[in-house]
Amino acid sequence: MTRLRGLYAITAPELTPGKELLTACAQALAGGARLLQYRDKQASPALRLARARQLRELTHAHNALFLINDDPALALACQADGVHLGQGDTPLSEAREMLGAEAIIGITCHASLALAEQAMAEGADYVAFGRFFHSYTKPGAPAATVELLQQARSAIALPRVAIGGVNADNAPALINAGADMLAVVHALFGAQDIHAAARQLAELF
Ligand SMILES: Cc1ncc(COP(=O)(O)OP(=O)(O)O)c(N)n1
Ligand SMILES: Cc1nc(C(=O)O)sc1CCOP(=O)(O)O
Ligand SMILES: [Mg+2]
Repeated sequence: MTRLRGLYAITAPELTPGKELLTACAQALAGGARLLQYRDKQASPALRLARARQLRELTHAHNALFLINDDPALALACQADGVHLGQGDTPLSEAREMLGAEAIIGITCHASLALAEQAMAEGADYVAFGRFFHSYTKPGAPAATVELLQQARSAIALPRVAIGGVNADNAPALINAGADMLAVVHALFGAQDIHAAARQLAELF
């Protein structure tokens, strides 16, 4: 089974304050999330490092991949499997230099096949398209269409992530259109029962 497939849980510390973050992530992983991204725009560097180290241990225990959002130095410090970079973040070449050939580096490509082709040429491990639906977490993210995902299936020979407003109702259309991974924040960490929400999404793969 390829490593880059399945439910990709992205943390939202504002939805799971304090110690709840670890519990919430454990529930998402137990429910079947295969990747976890630590995304935290608010905590101090020291707290981010402490949380990242705890999540690294947790993902090991669940045999899941662990990525850090935005910050290759943090990924290196906590021995994450890789990093997710946006178009305004550290350049891919610099992150690769820091993390090495084995690291997983994912790149945000919004709704652009040209950005995805560029990411592929520069050695990305996966590309992310979005936002497909209304997103509580990032309402202003540029919009993408399911048709774009269908085009990417033939044009982009890398695993493809779909992100933005993904939930159990709209997820099947994204998988049918060629999404290898579904990246989810609110429909997972905002759910009453995180374990059940993860299981419902993970079972779609
Ligand atoms: C899997 C995945 N896809 C896209 C993003 C968005 O990254 P970016 O554009 O850098 O935006 P921020 O997450 O930094 O707000 C992501 N984090 N993960
Ligand atoms: C972090 C992020 N990036 C997006 C993009 O389109 O690039 S959408 C998004 C938020 C995803 O959260 P939710 O599942 O709650 O919509
Ligand atoms: Mg970013």
